[in-house]
Amino acid sequence: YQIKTVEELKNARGTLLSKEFYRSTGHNVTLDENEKIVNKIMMDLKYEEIRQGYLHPDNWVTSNPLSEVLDAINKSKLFGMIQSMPKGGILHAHDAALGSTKTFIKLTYAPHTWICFVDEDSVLFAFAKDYPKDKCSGKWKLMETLRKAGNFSDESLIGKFSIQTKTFENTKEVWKHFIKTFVNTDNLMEYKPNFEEYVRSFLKECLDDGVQYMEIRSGVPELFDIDGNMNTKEETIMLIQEILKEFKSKNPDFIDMKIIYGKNRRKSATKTLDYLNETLTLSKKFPELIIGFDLVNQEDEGYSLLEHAPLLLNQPLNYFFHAGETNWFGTTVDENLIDAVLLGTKRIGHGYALTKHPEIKEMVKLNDICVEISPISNKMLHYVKDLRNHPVASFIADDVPIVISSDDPSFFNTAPLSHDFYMTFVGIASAHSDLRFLKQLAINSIKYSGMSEDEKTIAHRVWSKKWNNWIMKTIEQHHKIPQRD
Ligand SMILES: O=c1[nH]cnc2c1ncn2[C@@H]1O[C@H](CO)[C@@H](O)[C@H]1O
Ligand SMILES: [Zn+2]
Repeated sequence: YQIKTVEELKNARGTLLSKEFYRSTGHNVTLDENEKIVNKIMMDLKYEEIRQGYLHPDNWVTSNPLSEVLDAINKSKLFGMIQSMPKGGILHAHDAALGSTKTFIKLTYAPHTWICFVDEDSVLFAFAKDYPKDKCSGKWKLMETLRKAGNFSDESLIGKFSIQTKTFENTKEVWKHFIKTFVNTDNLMEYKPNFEEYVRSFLKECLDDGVQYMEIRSGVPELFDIDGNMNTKEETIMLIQEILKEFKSKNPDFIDMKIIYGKNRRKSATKTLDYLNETLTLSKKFPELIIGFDLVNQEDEGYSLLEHAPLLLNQPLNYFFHAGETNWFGTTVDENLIDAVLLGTKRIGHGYALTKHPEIKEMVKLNDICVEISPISNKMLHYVKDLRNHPVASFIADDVPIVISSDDPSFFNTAPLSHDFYMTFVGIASAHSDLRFLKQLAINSIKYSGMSEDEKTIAHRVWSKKWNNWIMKTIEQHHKIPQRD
């Protein structure tokens, strides 16, 4: 057909825009009258932030290094609203990178903590009543002594416990440093009294950030005590169960936490088979807690799913594979996406490369496989520079099932979930995407979780209640502040 008048053009574009909206994430959600009020408040703030960004692109939140915009974000009213919003659950985060830097620093105050400064980037921790054994050629220092002498500042640990203080050239380089952060904090966390405090702290930090449910990737560490006695993975799990039970009874709005057993993808077939067997044993023993298996660590450098396929096929396990966290289109790494789907993965971790595989993208939609998007992680690990170019924009436009998650918030100096939500809402999704979109994200985090159908029903109820409270509180607070007419 041929358009001849401006009116015809406007009609046609209106139809197309509306069609596009009805293809995008959030189109199924209807807002009630109260939600519409909150939506208006939010959208006014969102448009103003985008307008300011358009006028002053040098300051725009998606384009600058995160560390340069975090302060401004933390002061944003819209960010505050998103932080208090009940966002459902985090479906993709690694236990070792979930507690805040502050929490990690607090752990170094435990009595009998020793530190070894290995080099500029690396530290080791040990716990002993007397001088610790080996590993530091006689250079162990007691934290308490260092602090008393006044020549130690907690700030000096920030660079060891996160990647926020340095800049890197490329993905390979940042990963090298990123992995060191895990090594630096490993021992600190696996000391049993610290582990307990760590888990309690991150649960609280998550709930405070509007997160009511979590599924964490974890290798389930074997913990040690002050005398160097090691416990078993079973004992660690029982400890986690105990902490969870207590936390849930104190916080009835917290739903639950589950574990996806995640192990290093760089290990040989023999080792990987051990991991699979461990998952089988643990998930049989603790079916409510251990819900599946994943391979973690830098995808570009590890074994591909195809290489480990002989082991991965025909296992009575649920998979939640990291796949497509790469920019190398057409390599076996990139093609992990194909194998993940063919191996029956329940969800895809990152799926960053999915736009390049339309056949797989169709299978993902058809089979309702959820893609776990961690925008800030992708930026911090140098897969994308400006988050406006993040591929999830096209998934949102086409309603590919997604959840927003945070991957390693501790090491990026971000909140458990709010910064990722904020970036997605203001910087990646369409300027038109509104509260319907955000509400759908929260709903998705329950819908695509590893909970049973019964658990999901309860979870939805607990989240809904908090959501409705938030709506009412937001309206109330807004009316307390005098408005211009
Ligand atoms: O984005 C990611 N992709 C793959 N692996 C990751 C990512 N973030 C953290 N880990 C890996 O998870 C392990 C701890 O559970 C760490 O070894 C870390 O390298
Ligand atoms: Zn991850």
